Amino acid sequence: MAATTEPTVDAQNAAAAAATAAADANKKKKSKKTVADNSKYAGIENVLPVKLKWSNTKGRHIVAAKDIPAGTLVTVEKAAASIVRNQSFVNICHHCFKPVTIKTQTRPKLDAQGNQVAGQVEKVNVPTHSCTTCKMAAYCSEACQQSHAAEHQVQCAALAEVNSISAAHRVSPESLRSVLALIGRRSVDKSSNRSEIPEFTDNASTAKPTPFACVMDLNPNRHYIEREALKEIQAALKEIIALVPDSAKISLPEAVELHCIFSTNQHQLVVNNQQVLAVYPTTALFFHHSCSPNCVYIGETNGAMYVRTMVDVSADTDLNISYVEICQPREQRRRDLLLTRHFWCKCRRCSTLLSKSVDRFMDGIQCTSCKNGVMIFEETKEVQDINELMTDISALDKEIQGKYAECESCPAKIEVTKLVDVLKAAITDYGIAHQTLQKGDLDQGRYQLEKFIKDYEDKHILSPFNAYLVNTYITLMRVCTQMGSIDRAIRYNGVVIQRLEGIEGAVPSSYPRLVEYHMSLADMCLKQAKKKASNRTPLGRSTTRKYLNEAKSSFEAAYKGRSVIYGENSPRALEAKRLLEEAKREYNAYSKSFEKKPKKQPAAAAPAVATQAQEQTSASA
Ligand SMILES: C[S@@+](CC[C@H](N)C(=O)[O-])C[C@H]1O[C@@H](n2cnc3c(N)ncnc32)[C@H](O)[C@@H]1O
Repeated sequence: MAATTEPTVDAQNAAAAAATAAADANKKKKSKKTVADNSKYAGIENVLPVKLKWSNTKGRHIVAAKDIPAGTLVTVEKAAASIVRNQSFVNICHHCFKPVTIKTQTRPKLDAQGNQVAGQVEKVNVPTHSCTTCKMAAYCSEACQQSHAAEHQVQCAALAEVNSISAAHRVSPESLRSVLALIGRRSVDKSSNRSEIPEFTDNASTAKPTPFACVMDLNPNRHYIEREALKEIQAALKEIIALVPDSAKISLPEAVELHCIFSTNQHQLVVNNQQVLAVYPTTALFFHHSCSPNCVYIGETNGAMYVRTMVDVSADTDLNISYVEICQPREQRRRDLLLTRHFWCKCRRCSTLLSKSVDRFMDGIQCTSCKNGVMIFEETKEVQDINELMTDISALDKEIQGKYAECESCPAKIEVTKLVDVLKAAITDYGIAHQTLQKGDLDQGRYQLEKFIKDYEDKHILSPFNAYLVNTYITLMRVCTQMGSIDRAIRYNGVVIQRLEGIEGAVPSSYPRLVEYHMSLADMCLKQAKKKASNRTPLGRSTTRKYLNEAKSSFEAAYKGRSVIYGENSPRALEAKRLLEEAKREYNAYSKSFEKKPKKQPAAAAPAVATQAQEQTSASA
């Protein structure tokens, strides 16, 4: 008989007890997260109407300290580190983000491989002030270059090689520059013995960069990088740090950590119409993401960031911002967040049943039976293991196999895979139209976009609020403006606003994109009304009046929205206010020009004159 390896009852009990104890310990470990110490950041509570909090479920977060109205400033922060994006690289100062001046230089002509072509020269535009060693950092002035010298000095040699290192390892140059920017901040903070405690202010012009020490409080979310990609990142960073002077040198694991921290916590800002990426530790630590945010962040001209409430907020309510574009379907937002921020969104909007959420319209496909309701498929899978999803995002697609979607207003059902086919066909057609536009064929592109509307909206296939349809109108509005078809552009702009405002709760009235659509509509209407004012036919009259009315109400909406987002006395709000006044004046002047001139009432002594005049007329007759 073979020797038995069966455990005794005692051993079994002991093993079971050990397993239970381990599970309990594990549970305790999971439920007892270390309480984060917010004291380093507590100074913000003295300057702005906010309170910093920590909870087991949310971690660090920030709430309103009292009831605050829309447009209240809740954070001002200057980035710990920032980089100018590739497309804006030579346009703005790498220190203060002001536009740089450009000079034309003559240099030996280079062929496609970068070799000099004998005897030939070419003219190139270069910034007036730039680092002559690395030829990478551009500045607006000598003074700015000097102010940036300590930070730049530790980056210079590596910056010169960033593009070649990036190409050799297929790692984005922006991510390598971001690590260098953080090394620069660390080095300057260290050499100046700077306090690790951030100083808070309510004014961007007095804000100081958040200390490097706060960057290290951020979550690097390291798990998101695939093994192969990580190897390339490590190889690239090894070459980068080899070029950093000893005084600022960091280890390879530290460099990888900084790479992950920047990438998963960065904010993209538009500063002086150019693109900047930056890390704002206080904002990144405390403001959670929501797909229905109550706050909005904007870049100031010096690269500081303001966060303001977009709606009225009551005391103790969480303050949140959106890390992604909110005018897109739930699935798309969640995927974007997964890929860029490395978490699965559990905000209130994403956690609400689709049938009860505004999201049902955003990727809505209409019911072919009743042509009224949209088809609903409730996703039941809760993503627990983010690592699993990161390594296999197709798990989301497998979820729909064999499932049915139901119409919200009639008993019709359809396989979800069939709905996906409809959506895929729409996405293909949408993509074709956009490719045509990218090739520069505006006429054909416009034709294809208008056909998209006929095929998918007029035939009741997509919900009118479907994000692809709304985006089609947005593109049409831009194409028509470019082609000079302003009346059409106005019509499409109006549809965009009506769609975005049409789904209650999807987009706040002060959402920056919506506010700017009001501004562009008002602007076009005012200009077009001025052009058409000379046409005094009944049709010309009613069009001019309609445009002037539209200009007034849209400038009003833009002024309100810009006051909330940028502040009441900001140049952008004041620009909208000035144009609103102009539209009102134009409207009044135009209306007045149609007022019937009162017939001259004969004065008391006039009858004799009138009679005289009449007599004269009849005499001459
Ligand atoms: C604002 S920090 C949160 C603070 C951090 N947990 C702490 O205590 O230090 C950002 C992180 O919170 C989580 N988070 C923020 N918004 C979220 C959302 N809507 N759904 C799920 N997780 C979210 C993500 O893990 C994200 O990386």
